Amino acid sequence: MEHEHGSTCSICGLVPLARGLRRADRVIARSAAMQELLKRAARFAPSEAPVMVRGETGTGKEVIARTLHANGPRAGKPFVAVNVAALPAELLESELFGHGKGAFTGAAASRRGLFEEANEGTLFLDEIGEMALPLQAKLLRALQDGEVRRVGENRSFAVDARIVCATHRDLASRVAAGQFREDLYFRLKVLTLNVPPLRERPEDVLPLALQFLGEEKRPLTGFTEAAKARLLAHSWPGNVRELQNAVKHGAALAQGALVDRDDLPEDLESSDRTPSAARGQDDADALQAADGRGAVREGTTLDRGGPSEHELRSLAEVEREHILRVLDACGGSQAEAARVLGIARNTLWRKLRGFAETEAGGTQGARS
Ligand SMILES: Nc1ncnc2c1ncn2[C@@H]1O[C@H](COP(=O)(O)OP(=O)(O)OP(=O)(O)O)[C@@H](O)[C@H]1O
Repeated sequence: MEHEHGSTCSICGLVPLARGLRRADRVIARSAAMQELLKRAARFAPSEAPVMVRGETGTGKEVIARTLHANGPRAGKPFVAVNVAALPAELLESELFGHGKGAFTGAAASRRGLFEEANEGTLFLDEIGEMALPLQAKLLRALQDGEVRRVGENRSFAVDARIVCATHRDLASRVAAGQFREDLYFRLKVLTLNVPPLRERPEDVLPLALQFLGEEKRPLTGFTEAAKARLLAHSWPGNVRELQNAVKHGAALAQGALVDRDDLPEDLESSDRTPSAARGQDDADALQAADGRGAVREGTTLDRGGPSEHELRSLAEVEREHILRVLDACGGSQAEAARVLGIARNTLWRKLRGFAETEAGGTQGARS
């Protein structure tokens, strides 16, 4: 079953995230791992306790933080996000806590900080592990006292912001190394959510890619089978953000209604040679999918009196095409496709990797 938060979710019970939010904020979670994560998030959402979201860069930690906020009692109040790593310590301090008039050169008027802006809402502290130790002490004090003091002022303001933080680092080892305060660490990690890397949830790759494609201005309808195989074979070290950028790249270069393998960034694979016959196949698929009718292949020698290309195709090619079609029909879910094909998921995964490797090696599509 599709598990997107464009409508009320029967799997994890979260209310629609899409209401009032950009379409990009919809959470795609086809994999069991993400569905489990959302179930856990749904249990945390009504709580006031701080949440620490852990995961590699680009996995969707902020998306999860927004989901928590949008599904909790503070939903109608502000969600204020700050990237701790993006600002030098002094600037971050005045951003977080605000400053009084004349607190420093250029402070012509007093200004409230993000803590105050997030009052009654959620303050999302991204990359919390990068916070300098002196500021960690100030943050801890603000959390303990429930009030903040603007830089250069003596009075304090009561603040009530739910704290959600995120880190791609192993904070426990930073604590052990004396780089992160232990008391702050335990205060922030009352509840924890771990967002799995994209390579551990390949079922999410194609649904995410289609979602991102739908956000493009150009009217593109999907990906060729070769493009899908390539998306599925990549390990995505930059996770969902890397996939998002790859889709943008593909959408910009696409010539037909479908994004083809060669439209995707070259660095998705080390070797990138597509035999023309394979490319012709993809074009045919693209045309067929675009207009719903049969299509003439370009660059191939059909109807010349000899056996047709279909008759010359090897068993391996037919198998590949069938597997990719089933995968497509199952909306990219490898678990479902493996069930339909009657093979183990691992077997399917190995075969998909094999297709991509063969293509990268330039042998796919070769005719004997
Ligand atoms: N499950 C998902 N469904 C839909 N879009 C997603 C999902 N996960 C991530 N994205 C999109 O991918 C991009 C990166 O996500 P996000 O910024 O939440 O990652 P992050 O882990 O917070 O990154 P960083 O570590 O760099 O702070 C965003 O544009 C986000 O909308």
